[in-house]
Amino acid sequence: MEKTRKEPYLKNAMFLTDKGYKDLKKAIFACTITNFSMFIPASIMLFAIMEIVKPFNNESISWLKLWGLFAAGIFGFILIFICNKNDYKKTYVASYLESKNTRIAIAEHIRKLPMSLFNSKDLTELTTNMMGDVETSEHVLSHVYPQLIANGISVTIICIMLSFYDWRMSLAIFISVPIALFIIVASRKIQQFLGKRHAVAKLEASGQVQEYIEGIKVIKACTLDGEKSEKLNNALLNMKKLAIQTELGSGIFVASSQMILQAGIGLTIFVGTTLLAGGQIELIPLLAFLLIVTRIYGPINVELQLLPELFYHQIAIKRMRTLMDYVPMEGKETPIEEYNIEFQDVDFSYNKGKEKTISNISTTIPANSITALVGPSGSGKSTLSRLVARFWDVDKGKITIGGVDIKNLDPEHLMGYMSFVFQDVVLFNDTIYNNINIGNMNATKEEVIAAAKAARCDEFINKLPDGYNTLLGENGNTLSGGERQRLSIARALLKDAPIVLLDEATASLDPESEEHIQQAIGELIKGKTVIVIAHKLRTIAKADKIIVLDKGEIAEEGIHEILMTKKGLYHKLFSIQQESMGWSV
Ligand SMILES: Nc1ncnc2c1ncn2[C@@H]1O[C@H](COP(=O)(O)OP(=O)(O)OP(=O)(O)O)[C@@H](O)[C@H]1O
Repeated sequence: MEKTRKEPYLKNAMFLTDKGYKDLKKAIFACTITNFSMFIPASIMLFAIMEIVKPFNNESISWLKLWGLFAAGIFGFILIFICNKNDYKKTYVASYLESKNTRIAIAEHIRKLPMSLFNSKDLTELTTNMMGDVETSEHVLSHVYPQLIANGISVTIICIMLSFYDWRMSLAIFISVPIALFIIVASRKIQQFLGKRHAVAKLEASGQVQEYIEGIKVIKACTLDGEKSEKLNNALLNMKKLAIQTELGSGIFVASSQMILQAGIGLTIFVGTTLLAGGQIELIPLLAFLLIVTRIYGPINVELQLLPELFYHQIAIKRMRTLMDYVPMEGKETPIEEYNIEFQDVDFSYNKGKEKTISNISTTIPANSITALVGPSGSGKSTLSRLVARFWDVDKGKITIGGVDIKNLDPEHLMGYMSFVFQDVVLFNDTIYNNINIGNMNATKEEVIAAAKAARCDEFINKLPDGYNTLLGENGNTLSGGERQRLSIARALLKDAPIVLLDEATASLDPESEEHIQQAIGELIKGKTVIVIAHKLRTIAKADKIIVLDKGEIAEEGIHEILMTKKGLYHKLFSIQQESMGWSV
């Protein structure tokens, strides 16, 4: 979906896809036809009245004509039904299709954005973009824009046609329309101001609701009910207050404009009866004008009510545009032949221009071997390992895999070469089978089960009521920490990527779980290029290479035995752990 600014005004203003814009034009046409079809009953009725009043002029009624009008009426109703059906399809169905396409486009776009975006935007904001803002567009596209433009077109055409017949009556009918519209348009700034405040309050309230629900366990455990409930209550109260203010603000202007519009009926009757009294118009044309007034004022009234939604819609569009304007990470799908990873003079900072998180790193992670990253908490181990996967791009220097600069690689292509086993395992609300299958969607059932067995998951899965078909619930909350981690290892095993990133895989587990996981990891890393972050230094004492980080820089590197003889930071960290845990290597 391309959404640039040098596009037709309406397409750009409404943030539409090409298909959405085409559908909108069709919807406007369909609505205009429907508007005109609505005049059929009124016209038939007028002709029927003209026929029925003939005896008053000493003329006889033509029953044939009346039956003809009756038949035309039935035909007219069928035509209205067809027009309405077409109108419905072109507006409602098309707008739902457009919102689905926009949501997919936003999701696709987000997927390609650097992780830094998720530092600056919280999840509530992104959910609001994808659900709330698109829903606002959907509503405006189905209920406001086509009708508004179609009504504008039909009212203008009718106004011109009536002017040819009697410009004074035409003026009386239509003079109030631009004045009523002007009141709404002039209030745009105020309504947008109120709408923006309401949108911010809604976002804040959604954030509070999400935090409350997600943190319910901690809130209960720490008896924070009072404090957190108060924050939530305040956010909800504020949202209610601003919703009322926004409605009131828009209500005042809408009601005033509707009053002005209604005054048009009085004006038409006044001008009509004056002209009738002066013999300048006949009764039947006057009745026709009055019928037209009632027919066209109805939809205009509704439009006046809906117009403020266009102003709020602009706020939603601005937010979606800001999101879509974030530049995605790009690159080519260059094949990687070898898996040695080189860091060349790499600097990186989460907050540009502030203190560096990673500084001046130059080192090699040899292919088909295990390299451990160690160092005190906050020294940059996780950051360095995630830079290899292009979660973020380096600020200076470069990282190459098999000689290819990863900045030139398409992020998704690069991910294809990597498996991750992170401490914070993410499981989807799906079956166990599908959660493993995510690692490789092309895998056969046998391969999925083989991966589960190799990751030592098979035993606990078979104890579950539905085995592999057991539903995990939100983020697999029904499983233990060790089981969740083994599932993520099974997923990684199934992916069978040549590079494996292991982060803190056995940090907080009991000895039995740890044993299971160590066995599973043993399967996973066979013949792979492995980067492992482990706080339990004993587990990585046999690594092929150990890189010791301190404050984002390399303090020392080598193998365990050499580092121990150097009596540097590694020796210090190792000795502290050995003492506190009573190990021997
Ligand atoms: N997403 C982020 N945004 C901003 N700063 C971050 C982010 N992630 C980490 N940091 C900061 O970067 C520094 C390095 O963090 P990192 O997680 O890489 O260290 P670590 O050595 O893996 O720590 P630990 O062993 O405690 O997990 C820390 O000061 C941390 O606060």
